Amino acid sequence: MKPAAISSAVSSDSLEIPLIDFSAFVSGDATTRRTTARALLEGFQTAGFIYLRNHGIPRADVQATFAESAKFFKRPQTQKELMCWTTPEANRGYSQPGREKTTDLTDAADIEAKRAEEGADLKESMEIGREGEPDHPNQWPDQFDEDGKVFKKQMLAFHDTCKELHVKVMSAIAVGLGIDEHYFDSFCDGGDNTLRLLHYPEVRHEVFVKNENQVRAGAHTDYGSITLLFQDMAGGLQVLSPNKNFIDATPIEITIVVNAADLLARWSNDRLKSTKHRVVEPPTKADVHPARYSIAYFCNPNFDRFIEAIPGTYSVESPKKYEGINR
Ligand SMILES: O=C(O)CCC(=O)C(=O)O
Ligand SMILES: [Fe+2]
Repeated sequence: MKPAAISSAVSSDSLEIPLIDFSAFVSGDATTRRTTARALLEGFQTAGFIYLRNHGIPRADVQATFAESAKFFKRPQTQKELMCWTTPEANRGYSQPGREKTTDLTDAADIEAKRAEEGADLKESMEIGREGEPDHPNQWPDQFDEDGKVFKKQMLAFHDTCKELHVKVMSAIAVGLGIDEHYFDSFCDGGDNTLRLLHYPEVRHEVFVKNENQVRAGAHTDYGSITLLFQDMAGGLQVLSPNKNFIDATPIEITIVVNAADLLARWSNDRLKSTKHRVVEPPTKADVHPARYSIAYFCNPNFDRFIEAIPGTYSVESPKKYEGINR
C-alpha cells in the first residue's frame, strides 16, 4: 500500500504522475522522508513529471502573483513592447503573441514550417531573471506607474520563494538517489532561474476546428534542472506518455506541477527524464475558451558551475554518457 503522502495525479496510457505531499519530505521522520523522496524520484525517472501539494508556498502568495500577472498583461501593448525580450543571453522581458514558437527544433526553416502547420503559439509572456545582473537588467513596469512598483516587488519576492523550493526539491532528489541530501545545495543557491508569466488569451473553439494542429504552446522540453509550473484551472496542459500520446495533465487546485528538464537528464546520466509537454485547446466544451494563465519557474544550476554526472548515476556497467559541461 502507498503511504498517505503519495497518491496519483495522472494515470493513463502508462503515464503515471504521482501527487506527492511534500511536507512529508520536509518535516517527516527519516523513514517518511526517504519513502517520499523515492516516490518523487520515481516520478521523475518514469513520467519526468510530478505534482506537489503542501509545497510550502502560501496559496495567497501564488494568488497574488497570478493577480499581478493578469494586471500586467492588461497594460497597453505599446507599453509592454517597451519592455520587450531582446536576446537569448538576456532572456528577460516581454514577448508578444505570435513571437514565439515553442519547439525543440533549432533550424530556422524547420521552425517556420512548424509555425505554418501549427500556427504561432497563442500566448504572450513576460520573463524575469535573477535581479542585479549588470549585463542583463530585468525589464520592469515600475518606470510607468505605482502599479508597476507593486508588480516588481511581488515578482522579486516570488522569484526568491521559488528559488528556495528549487533547492528543497533537489534535496529530495538527492535523498531519493541515496547521496548527501545537501549535494545540490551549492549548485542551486545562486538563483540563476527564470520566472516566466504566461497569458494564453481567450480563444474561439473555431480556431482549433479550422486548423486541427493549432496549439496554445507547441511541444517542447525545458532546458534547465527542473521547472515549477503553477497552472490555473483552465486546462490544456498535456504530457507525452511512454506510448507517445499526449495525455491531459489536469489541473489540481493548490498543487504545483514539477518537471525534470534537459540539463538534469544529462546531469543524471539520463536517469531522470525530460519529457515533452505542450498546451492545447482545453478539454471543456465551449464556443469561446476563457484566457488561461500559468507561471513557469525555470530552475538552473548556478551558471558558473561545471556540470558532470551526479555520483551514483553511473557505474562500470552503465558508464557516463556525457562529458561535463559549463552552462
Ligand atoms: O503554460 C503551461 O502550462 C506550460 C508552459 C511551458 O511548458 C513552458 O513555458 O515551458
Ligand atoms: Fe515547458
